[in-house]
Amino acid sequence: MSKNKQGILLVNLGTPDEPTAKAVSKYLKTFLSDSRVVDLPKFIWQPLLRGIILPIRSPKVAKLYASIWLDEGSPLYVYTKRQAQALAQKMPDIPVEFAFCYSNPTVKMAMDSLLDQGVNDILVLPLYPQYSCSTSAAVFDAVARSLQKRRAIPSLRFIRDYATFEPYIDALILSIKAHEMTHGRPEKLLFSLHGIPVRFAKQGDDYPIRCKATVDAVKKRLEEEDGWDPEIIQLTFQSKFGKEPWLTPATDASIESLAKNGVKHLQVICPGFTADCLETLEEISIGSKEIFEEHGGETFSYIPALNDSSEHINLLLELIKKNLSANT
Ligand SMILES: C=CC1=C(C)c2cc3[nH]c(cc4nc(cc5[nH]c(cc1n2)c(C)c5CCC(=O)O)C(CCC(=O)O)=C4C)c(C)c3C=C
Ligand SMILES: [Fe+2]
Ligand SMILES: [Fe+2]
Repeated sequence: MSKNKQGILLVNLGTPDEPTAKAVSKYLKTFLSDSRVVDLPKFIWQPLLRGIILPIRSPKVAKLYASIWLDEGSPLYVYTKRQAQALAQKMPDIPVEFAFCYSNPTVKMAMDSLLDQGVNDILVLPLYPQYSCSTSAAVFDAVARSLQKRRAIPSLRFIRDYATFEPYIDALILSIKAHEMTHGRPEKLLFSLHGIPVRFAKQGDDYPIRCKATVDAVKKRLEEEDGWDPEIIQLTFQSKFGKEPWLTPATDASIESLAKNGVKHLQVICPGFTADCLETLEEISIGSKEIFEEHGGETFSYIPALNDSSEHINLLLELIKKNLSANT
């Protein structure tokens, strides 16, 4: 038996290579062809996806990406790369690679690179604090696929979820408090998490339970430690896609109703996103602000994702250490 050599694989969703309709179409095609994400029968879904959805959606979404694009690339790519680099610096003896389920670098590319470096024991960390079949399980599938042609596969460990991991809750609380120092305490603070179809939850995806667990843990601590009124904090779900019912309450409808009911100062945090991306920078920071102001709200701010902050890197390090040492 060869000596144990550990490696880390960080995986996030994916993002287009460029903010162009062509690149967005390529990325969305890969993403929305995964049956973990859209589980309609292929013969119905593929013609709809290729014939209608991609041609209509790609140019629109490309413009939105262009509005948030950074010099170094898509925000999701930039922050995920920085997270991997920062972790590698903290753990010089352990190879760290990052990958995306639906774009470059792919899980297969990152896996090949780890194996080329002699790694035979891999800790997979999907960058989703709350488990969902549409995200974490899709990472699991991609990892399995990446090893399909190998005669020898490495030992594998998989972090399913870290919704209530204490250092994660600590980091969220720190970011809320730091924001409060400059923006004040809001009348309402929405915890906006990405939605999923209600059907997925009914079929056993515990994602809504894990989202509530994160929100409850933060709420309890803010109440106990800083005297926050727990009524200030509300859980909502964003980014509905498609016609069937998704988790409610919806972020956009909740914001409209809060503004109409006289709430003047609103803040939104998106704790399910480990890096800022289209769904936070465009949909929330720009879109939600517009909805709030349109309906009478006055002061809106978005609390940034943990991104490559030292608090985030330290919490990921704690999570990795806990999972590495538990099994060696
Ligand atoms: C953080 C957790 C996420 C869950 C759960 C999730 C489920 C889910 N998403 C879609 C459809 C789309 N999501 C899109 C973008 C997107 N989604 C997540 C994360 C989760 N998705 C991220 C991090 C991103 C941003 C990527 C970026 O490049 O910035 C998109 C593409 C953008 C758009 O066209 O609006 C779609 C589509 C479904 C159907 C789903 C669960 C079934
Ligand atoms: Fe999504
Ligand atoms: Fe969206």
